[in-house]
Amino acid sequence: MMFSRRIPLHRLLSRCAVMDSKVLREAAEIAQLYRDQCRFPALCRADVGPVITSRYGGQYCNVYTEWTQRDLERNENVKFCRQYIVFHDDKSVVYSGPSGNCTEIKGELLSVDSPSGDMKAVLRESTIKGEDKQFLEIWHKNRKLKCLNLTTLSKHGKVYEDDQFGCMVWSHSETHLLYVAEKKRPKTESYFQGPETGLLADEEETIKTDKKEETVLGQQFEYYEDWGEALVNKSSPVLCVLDIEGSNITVLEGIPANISPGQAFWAPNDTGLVFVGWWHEPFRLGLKYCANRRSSLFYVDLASGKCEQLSSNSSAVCSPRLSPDLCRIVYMECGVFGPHQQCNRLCMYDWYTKQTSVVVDVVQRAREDGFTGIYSSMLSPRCWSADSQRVLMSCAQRCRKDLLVVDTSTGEVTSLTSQSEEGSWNLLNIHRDLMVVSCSSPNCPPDLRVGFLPEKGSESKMSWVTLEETQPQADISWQTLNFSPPPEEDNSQYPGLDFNAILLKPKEMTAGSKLPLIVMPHGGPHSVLVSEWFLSTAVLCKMGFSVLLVNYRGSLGFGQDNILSLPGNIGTQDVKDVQLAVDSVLKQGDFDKQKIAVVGGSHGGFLACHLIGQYPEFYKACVARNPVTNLASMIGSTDIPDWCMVEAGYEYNTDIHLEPAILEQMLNKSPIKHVSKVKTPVLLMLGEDDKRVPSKQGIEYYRALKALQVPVRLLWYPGNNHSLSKVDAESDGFMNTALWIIQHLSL
Ligand SMILES: CSCC[C@H](NC=O)C(=O)N[C@@H](C)C(=O)O
Repeated sequence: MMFSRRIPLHRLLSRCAVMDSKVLREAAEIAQLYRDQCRFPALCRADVGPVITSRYGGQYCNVYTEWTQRDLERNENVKFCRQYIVFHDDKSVVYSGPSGNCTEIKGELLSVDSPSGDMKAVLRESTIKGEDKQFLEIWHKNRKLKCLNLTTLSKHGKVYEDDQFGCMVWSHSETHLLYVAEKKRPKTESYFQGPETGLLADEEETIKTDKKEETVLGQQFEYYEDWGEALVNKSSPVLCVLDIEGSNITVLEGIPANISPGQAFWAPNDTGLVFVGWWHEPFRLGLKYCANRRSSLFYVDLASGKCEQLSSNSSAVCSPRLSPDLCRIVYMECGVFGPHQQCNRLCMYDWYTKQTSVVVDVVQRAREDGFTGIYSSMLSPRCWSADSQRVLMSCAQRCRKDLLVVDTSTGEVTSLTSQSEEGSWNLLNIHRDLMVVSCSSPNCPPDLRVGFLPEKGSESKMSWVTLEETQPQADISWQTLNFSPPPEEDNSQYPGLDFNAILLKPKEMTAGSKLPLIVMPHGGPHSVLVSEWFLSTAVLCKMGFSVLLVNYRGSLGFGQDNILSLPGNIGTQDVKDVQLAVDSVLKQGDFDKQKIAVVGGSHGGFLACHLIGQYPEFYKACVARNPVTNLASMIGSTDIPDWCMVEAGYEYNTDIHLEPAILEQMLNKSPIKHVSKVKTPVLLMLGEDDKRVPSKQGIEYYRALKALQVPVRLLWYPGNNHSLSKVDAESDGFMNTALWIIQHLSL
């Protein structure tokens, strides 16, 4: 074997020990691979149109889909739509195919078809002479019927387009449209902007009187609380109703002053509105990824203005969905405070008897049939079977997202997909029992399928028709690995829990070579990595890395006990679980123990920093995105201070008084506690606008590493929040992660 003289000695030695597996190292080639894999779009919406009977008696409907795709050249996530025609008989698809090409969607913030399919409402943002304006358009068949300039009308602030509060819903009669917007704020001026002195007294008085109604003085710098990460500038939502005929907008009154409404829809017969209301007193806390905020289902009657609370006073609720027969509402419910995401209860409110029942309760431990509980953070826009008896949802069951059918009369849960070979399933919509789903796995980008919900009892006969094929990546293999902690790592309060991980490997390995391994624990910590398509892991695997995605104890999808086992034990139980998974995988013998890196974001970044502190010789490179590094210094600045208390093992109250002992505990559980032992080079990636884990967390760790002379590099992303998900930040973060690992694993 001939070696070039320029290869340093340590690299020669490591090459002699084990034959290097081939890893792509050239930045230009990696970028090309990333660009190629970016060309697989993801589905974000599907609607099933009305049934049309052709002149020959055949029945068909239109399926409208929306997709997103990263456009690296334009540096934006583009959204486009494509429609399909589906001919069917009562319970099966007879023929289907696309009914046109893709069309990019620009400027649309929200859009929704009317129930009959005849009309469409669009909320559009447009910049006119440098100013952002919002327009509400009503389309009828082939023409734009109305276009209201909401900004000029000034009945309210910006319309909410987010998943948390946002909605745009036609009344059953198709005469009114409901949406959520920011409450109108008074116009403000400084005390010194008014008319100059020197005016005649009565002139001054006239100006004052004219301005009295609309302008308030001295409130320009008023602080408005917002709902935290990714919901900035969203403070006081109001329900708004547009009367289409008269072009009249009404901002609803009658909602209690301490409640913020969202996720609204029309009650049966359009008598009023049903909505989720979040308590915002004594102050607002971050809502993104936090299903545990006190909230309830409400009904406001349009005639009397009376507002009624429909669900419990001491829970957190989301995703209310009205049955097709307009008789019942299902919604998800969980506890307030505690872990941010938990196992949900599926509840049902009967509109006529006003009775609430629990259809599926919290599951503490996996049941005999394998059902582990409901973890969906949001139900699809429609989720009921046509006969209003069953509810459909996609839901993590361990590390796989399955399609579950819940019988609302018995509470029985059946999986439509647990026997399938594919990785994970996403329910996009269901209408008249025609389901639109997307399926993907770590080596297969999302496809698009339709299928009719089988009769109750025949769920195993489910058959799918693919509307849009995808391109499986034959060079990636993956498997699920299960782990049981050894007795000394068992949780005495929650004994006998297990966890799992997904391992991706390049399919072709050079004989005798060893693979470098990238360990990726997820964030949360109460979230889960399911066996679905991830751009970054697919590219890393195609470059020649193996990737281990660890669902340590505390993850969603394994039962409520699994979740509850972690608070109070972060920094130990989760760290040891990840290390156990890595050690077990290394025993397979395919991996180079000298070439292991750890990558994580948020709580995953917390774990990455802990692992390099607690196992200083083990990891040769570390990448942390917006990591939690010190709970004690974060509690005063994050949008979710309750997270710090709960995960450190304490109860949270809004009037909490921090004791030195609590802060000490928080510090002890934080990665900064172990920083003096760190040897691993660290790449930090921070979002300037992160409200969840403020960038000062990363900077604190950066300074500590600099002082210790540990190699560290910091990438700073302006205009990015906790997710670093803008196209340029995400792609730059990926490239720098890959190159950092290549450099420090000496590949
Ligand atoms: C106080 S920050 C807690 C960590 C954060 N949890 C919830 O937002 C987290 O880990 N987020 C994950 C989901 C992530 O951003 O990947």
